[in-house]
Amino acid sequence: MCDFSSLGLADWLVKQCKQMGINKPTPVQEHCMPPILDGRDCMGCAKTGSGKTAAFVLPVVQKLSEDPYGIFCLVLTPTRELAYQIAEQFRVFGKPLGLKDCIVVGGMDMVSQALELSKQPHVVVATPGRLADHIRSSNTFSMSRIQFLIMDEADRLLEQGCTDFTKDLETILAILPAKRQTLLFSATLTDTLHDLKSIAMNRPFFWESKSDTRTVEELDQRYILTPEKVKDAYLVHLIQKFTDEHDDWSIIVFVNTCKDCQILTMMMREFNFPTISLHSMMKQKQRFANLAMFKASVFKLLIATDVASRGLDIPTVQVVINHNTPGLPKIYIHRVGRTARAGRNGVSITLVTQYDIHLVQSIEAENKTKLKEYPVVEKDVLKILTQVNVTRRQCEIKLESTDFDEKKETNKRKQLILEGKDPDLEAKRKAELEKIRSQKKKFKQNIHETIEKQKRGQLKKKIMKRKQKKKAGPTSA
Ligand SMILES: Nc1ncnc2c1ncn2[C@@H]1O[C@H](COP(=O)(O)OP(=O)(O)OP(=O)(O)O)[C@@H](O)[C@H]1O
Repeated sequence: MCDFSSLGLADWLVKQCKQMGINKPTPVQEHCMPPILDGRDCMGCAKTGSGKTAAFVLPVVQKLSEDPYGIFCLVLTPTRELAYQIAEQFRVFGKPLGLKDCIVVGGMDMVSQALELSKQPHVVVATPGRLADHIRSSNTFSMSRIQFLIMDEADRLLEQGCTDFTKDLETILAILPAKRQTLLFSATLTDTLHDLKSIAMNRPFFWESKSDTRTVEELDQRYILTPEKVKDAYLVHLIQKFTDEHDDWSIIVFVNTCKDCQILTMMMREFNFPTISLHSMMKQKQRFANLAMFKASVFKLLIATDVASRGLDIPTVQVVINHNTPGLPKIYIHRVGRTARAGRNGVSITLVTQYDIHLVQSIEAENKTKLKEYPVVEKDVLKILTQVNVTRRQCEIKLESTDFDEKKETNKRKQLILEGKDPDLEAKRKAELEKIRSQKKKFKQNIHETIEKQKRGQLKKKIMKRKQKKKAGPTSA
């Protein structure tokens, strides 16, 4: 049987693992740790909750113990909460070394971060945007000697989603030494493999867990087909059911937008569920505080946007509910991966409207798993439908009376200013683009109509000809 010692891990680290209840390596640890200890670049793709963090933290801590200096390792991650979680793992495993870490994320005081960076911590865990800001604005630290660059949720860091990290990554990569070990991990690496290979150039070792499915077996994946207007009633019904049936429960509900997150949180509180929210429009300190309270089970229900969909490790979560069907299978994998972690059981329930059926089909095809219908007594849902919808409307009105939408607009403007753009000019440019787009659409429509007209004209002509031929009677050949 494989154990940590046989993988090359030092005795003091094996002891450290034991103290954390980690006795036997998971497959991703078993396969990725030896090549990392051997000095190779590594790309590890394994399912959610399979211990990828320790697979890179343990070898780095071991290497650090052999030659300790700062800054030894840089970890990049897409979300601020995940940065704190990873830093904590470094702190725990590296305790006997007196490992010093520094967390560099947006929404927190930049001056104190700069000060910390200047003290040359062993490990820096950062989100790309804030680290790039530090690089552009100060010269109080150097990363020219780092031994390890780690990109956790590497595919997210490279994809050009709503938060595009590519420019910031360029700034960061430019100051890193070419001679380094690069470690890339995610549960969904495969579609960005090509881009990743250009970052991990040192004979990268690639390991992917072999499995028929991309989600864990311990996860019971369900769906409920519902009209849009009944969704919230289903949600309230489901949460009430879990509260009634389990003493100890913990649920994450994923929603599409910050506004929806806010409204659903208000609604769930109206129904007396101990609810807390997490989304990108909240102050960072509040985000951390809310997550801590959810982790400590002070609040049992977390309503969150996709800021919480990757990496967060909260073992008590038994259920994940998708209030909207995720648009991409990848997003689905990470969201439902917040439950059924490290061999535990869990349930995911996706609320599906008639317009989302094709999304479910692509999720099923990509993950090679069929979602089963979650049985619900419809009569019970319909009983609460009016009450739920009235409550929603009241919450919407309440939210409208606050400055939520204004804040959203202000945040957008702030973001543009940070990106070095003029918000008014951008708005003008957007309006012009919109005008051009609609002109193009009109133009296309006109062409389409003209072609259709011509086709109809030709068809008419053909019919006329045929009729004339018929009238003229059969002709001899
Ligand atoms: N060898 C092990 N044995 C038992 N538990 C482990 C082992 N390694 C890690 N764990 C635990 O498993 C849980 C999940 O690990 P981790 O957060 O690293 O998952 P992950 O693969 O990074 O998931 P995700 O893709 O969602 O980020 C953690 O609570 C961690 O402490």
